[in-house]
Amino acid sequence: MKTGEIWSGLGSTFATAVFLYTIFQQYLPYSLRAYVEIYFTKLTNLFNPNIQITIQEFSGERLKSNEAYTAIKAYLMTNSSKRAKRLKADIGKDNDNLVLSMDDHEEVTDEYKGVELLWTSSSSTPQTQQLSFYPTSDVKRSYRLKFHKRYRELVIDSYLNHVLKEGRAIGVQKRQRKLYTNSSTQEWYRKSMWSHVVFDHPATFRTLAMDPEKKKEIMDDLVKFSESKEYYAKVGKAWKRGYLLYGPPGTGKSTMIAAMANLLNYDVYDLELTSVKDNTQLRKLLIETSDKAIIVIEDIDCSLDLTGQRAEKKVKEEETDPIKKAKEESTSVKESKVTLSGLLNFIDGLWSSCGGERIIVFTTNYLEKLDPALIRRGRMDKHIEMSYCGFEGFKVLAKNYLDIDSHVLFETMRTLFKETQITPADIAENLMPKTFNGDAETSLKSLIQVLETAKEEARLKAVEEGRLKAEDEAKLKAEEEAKLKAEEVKENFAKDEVKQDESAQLENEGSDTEVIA
Ligand SMILES: Nc1ncnc2c1ncn2[C@@H]1O[C@H](COP(=O)(O)OP(=O)(O)OP(=O)(O)O)[C@@H](O)[C@H]1O
Ligand SMILES: [Mg+2]
Repeated sequence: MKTGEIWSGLGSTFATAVFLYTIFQQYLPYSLRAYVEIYFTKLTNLFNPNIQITIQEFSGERLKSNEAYTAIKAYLMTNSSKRAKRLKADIGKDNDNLVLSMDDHEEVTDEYKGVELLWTSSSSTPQTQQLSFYPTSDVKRSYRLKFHKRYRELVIDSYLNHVLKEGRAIGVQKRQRKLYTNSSTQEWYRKSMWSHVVFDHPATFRTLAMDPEKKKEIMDDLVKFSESKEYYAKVGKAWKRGYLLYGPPGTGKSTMIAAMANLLNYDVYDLELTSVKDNTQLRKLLIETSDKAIIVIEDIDCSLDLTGQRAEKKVKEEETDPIKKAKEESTSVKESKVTLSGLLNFIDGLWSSCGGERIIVFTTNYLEKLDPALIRRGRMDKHIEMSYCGFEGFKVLAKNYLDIDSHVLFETMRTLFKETQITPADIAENLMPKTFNGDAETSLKSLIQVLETAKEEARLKAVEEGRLKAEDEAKLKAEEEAKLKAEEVKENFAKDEVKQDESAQLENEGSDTEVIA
């Protein structure tokens, strides 16, 4: 046969195939088409010696991220960067390197115990535009593993476990920690419950200003917790620990949370309770958190009326922080129905069913406002008071900000710290050099000034408070004296009245006798 004839034969076969396919797609009823497809697949399977396993990026109806997909992605990263031709680059751990992974619709082969396995990455965009208020435009990604059916047992019993184990280990190593925050419930249809950014907070326990002994105790507690998987399993307790951080604003509660995350290499979930509609959604949020997580509820006293009597929030006169004020006001506006018992279930109930280690941290400025049930030991295992800065704390800040361990002015400051109440945030602000060539001594002198002013203000405040107290006492005393006097007058008046009645009666009796006589 001539080449021209071959080509024309091929062309007409191709044209017929396209024609038949169009007829099949357009004119065959859907049910019939489905049947044809099923039987066609069965037919091809008869001749196809390969088995195929697909792992989707998301599983479940709520687009829950599939852990197996993440592990496989990490596993294939090392492999694909060596063998694949089309790669994707993403920013890696600590933001200082690029991590390569295989691009969509790319293939790589892997070898396991002498067997060759083929991995393909694919992605598809949903073609049917759903008629929905919140259209989903997410690309669906998946990995596909192909291997000869004679290796079925090897792959299912051993290779897949190997991939998961290796992938998880690589994932932990290359893990870019994340800071999650819960999306408002109205947005759950469009995006996942938690949105995240890379967690890159520089705070560590080394830079945290607090009593060194207390700091060591907290660090030991955290490390012990993270290494106690077997212990928790042995005693039959869920692997979780609750920390309550309390103290005045600017004493380092949020900074301590960042230091905890950096120490343990955990993700941080910053839970904004006021955007959670009800208890059910609170539970859903918890299920969606990963292992190795610190779940944080900041300013718990403002987030909810935990006594159960919600509604009208009095804007407290003493509350001057505008953010907290706004938070308090928004609570009543958004009508979140999360209750105290819902929150207790959030802490206790679900821990038991979640496998990995989790830490929950509450922060508050007003410990006394919290319901005792919420912070009892066992729920909040460790209560940590973050208080005003002492000399030891100051030394840490001086090292951080001025890079000095000692100075002649330190002795003056030691005495001043005993006499003043100043937050680490205020000290940090004053230690920051105000100009590029500002030296340590200038900063220290300006801080001494601030401390002396604070001391003087505290003295004046104490004097004023004493004066007000004395005034109140004098007022109270005067009121009591006036009251006693009034009672005395009343008593005398009553006595006079009795006397007058008696003399009138005697007079009456006298005149009656005269008449009779
Ligand atoms: N103990 C501390 N050690 C080091 N820096 C601190 C400490 N406390 C406060 N700071 C500094 O002050 C700033 C504010 O502190 P932070 O936000 O942690 O206070 P907070 O206790 O969470 O306050 P709030 O109750 O208002 O939330 C931090 O950015 C940090 O620079
Ligand atoms: Mg804070």
